[in-house]
Formats: sequence, structure tokens, C-alpha cells
Amino acid sequence: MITENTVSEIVGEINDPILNVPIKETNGILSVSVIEEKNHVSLKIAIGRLGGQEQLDLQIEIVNRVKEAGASSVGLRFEELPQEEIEKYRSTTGNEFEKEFKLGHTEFIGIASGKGGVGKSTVSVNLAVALAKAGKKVGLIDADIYGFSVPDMMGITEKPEIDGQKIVPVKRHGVEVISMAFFVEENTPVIWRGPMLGQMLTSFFKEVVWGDLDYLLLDLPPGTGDIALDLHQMLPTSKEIIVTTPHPTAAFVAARAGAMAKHTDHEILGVIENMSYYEVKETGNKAYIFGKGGGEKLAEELDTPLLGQLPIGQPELNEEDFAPSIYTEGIIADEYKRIAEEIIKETSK
Ligand SMILES: Nc1ncnc2c1ncn2[C@@H]1O[C@H](COP(=O)(O)OP(=O)(O)OP(=O)(O)O)[C@@H](O)[C@H]1O
Repeated sequence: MITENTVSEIVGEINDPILNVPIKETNGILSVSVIEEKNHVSLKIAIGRLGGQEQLDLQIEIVNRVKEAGASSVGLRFEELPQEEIEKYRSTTGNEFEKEFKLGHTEFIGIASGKGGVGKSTVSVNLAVALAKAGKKVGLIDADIYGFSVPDMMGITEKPEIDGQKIVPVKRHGVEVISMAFFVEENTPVIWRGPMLGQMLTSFFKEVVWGDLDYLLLDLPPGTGDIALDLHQMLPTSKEIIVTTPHPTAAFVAARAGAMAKHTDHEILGVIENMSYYEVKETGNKAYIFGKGGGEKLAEELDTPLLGQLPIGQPELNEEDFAPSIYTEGIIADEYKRIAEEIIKETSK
């Protein structure tokens, strides 16, 4: 006959899948009762977030373990933990990542967008390069699991070297780069889930020899889904830049990414508007092909500066140093330089 104590012990050892700490530590067991004549266990559990795949996995794990321990049937209900409890563990999980890595002054900057295709990766790589050109030590993590575009954009074809247990980032244009793409076999579809992503990111902090960085930029997955939320939560002290295009509806979607940053207590450094206009070479006139005003509106809404407006342009192709999406000169490169200086000023306050 299974007892309430046994059930509490078993379930208490299982990790809260969102907060990654044993359920007993979060006081997540709300009630346990055993109906002796039916050998039925009834449980109420609180976890960090309801409704995800994690909850389904946890449900299976709990039912299996309690049945293995002797119950004939298990009834299970879930609730969300109180916000204070969630915050407590969110910051400790996050701090673990950052503690491992942090060498005192490294500034984490996540580059986020409301949707794909607005140029978030392009902005991430060019900003990283511009910061490096300004004399800063810069790392870039390509965490956009919907398309690992950073290696291609930077012209990286090699894989990082492994030095004993450590991974040495690939250095390109003065930036230390690590991409999930380095560790995923080509053409293998990967189904990413919170815990897997978390492990990958943890390894990026623990097992990569970053050196003493001034800035670590993260190209975040677009959107405001679970995956994006997980990544935001993993880096509690990270600051964020939101990328949008000038169309008002794009800015509206980007506002959700901004809201998510605020929800996870991240300071928003500013908004970057990409593909703002096309400059007609002959006349110098600006054509606002994708609309106008979105970046400004978003910055106002999020109460943050509009860091810059990048025109539509063709990246130069350099034969020797093939890097298809890096702007090395011209108005776009100048604008990145200006934005980098702005960021340096903002973050050294
Ligand atoms: N200012 C620009 N002028 C011209 N083309 C640009 C500009 N910015 C980005 N692009 C192009 O737009 C496309 C999308 O850019 P990018 O991959 O950076 O977007 P993204 O927001 O990171 O998208 P995803 O999240 O889907 O990867 C790329 O082909 C890129 O070269």
C-alpha cells in the first residue's frame, strides 16, 4: 500500500521542468491524498508555467513513478506557482549561467524581434563587428534556432576547435562566434525544447573559452513563443535591443517582444529600425519602401531610445574575405558605427 509520504518523496525529487529545481524546493506539492480501498493517488502540483510540452512530459513522469511505487491509478491536477516563487528560481537558474561565465564586466545583449525576416541576424552580426571595430572584445552567440544564419552571414565555413574539454569560438571580423549550427548535423531536423536549449546554452557558457569579453551578443529566436521566453529567462541580467522594420504593423508585432523583455525584467537598450528607406544614389532622395515611423513609434511605446535607422542596401562582397552580410563601408556601415558608439555610451553609464 502506497502512502502519502512516499508519494511526496517521489514527486518531490522530480525537477520542476520550467525552473529546473526539485519540486520539493519550490513547495510545488500542493496536496497528496491516497484512497486506500482503490489504491488511488490524487495529486495537485504547482509548476513554473502551465500548458507547455514540459507539463505533458512531467505528467507522464509523475504518473509512471507513482505507479512504479505501487499505486493502481493516479489523478493529477496542475496549477501555476505563485509569481514570487517563480521569480526566486528564475533568477537562480539564470545566475548559474551567468556566474559560470561572468568575468566581472561582460555585458550581455540579446537581439530580439517580434517576427522573423526583419533583419535581426543581420543587425546582430554587423553590430558585433562594429563593436569590435570600436576596440571592444566581442562574442556572438547565434541562438536563433529557426535558422542559424550567423555563420553564413559572417562567411564562416570552419567548425570551432576543441581544446581538451573546451570549445574555442571561431574568430571572424574580430568577433568570437559560437553558433548552434556548429553542433547540429547538416540536414538534421531538430526539435528544440526548453531543456535542450537550456543545456546547449549552458554549454556555451561553461565549455566555451570566451576570454575576457566586453560584450556578448545573443541573436535570439524571433517571436514571443515558449522558446524565446525560455532564452529570455535564462539570462536575467541581459539587456535587449529590439529590431523592427518601419511598417506600423511590424512595430506592433515587435512591441510584443518588447513586452516580453520587460516581463522578464530586461532593460531595453533601444530599438533599431532596419530597412528604413532606400537612398536613391543619383538624387540622394529617400524612398520609404516599407513604410515609415514604425521604429519611432515602438521606441516611444517602450520608452526607450531609437538607436538607429538602417537603410536598405546591398552588402559588399569581398573576394578574399567572403562575408556576404557584413557592411564594411558606406552609409550602412556608418550607421552601425554610430549605433555601436551609442551602445558603448549607454552601457558604460
Ligand atoms: N538593411 C538591409 N538591406 C537589405 N537587405 C537586408 C537588410 N537587412 C537584412 N536584409 C536581408 O533580409 C533578409 C532577412 O534578414 P535576417 O536573416 O537578418 O532576418 P532575421 O530577422 O534574422 O530573420 P530570421 O529570424 O528569420 O532569421 C536577409 O536576406 C538579409 O540579407
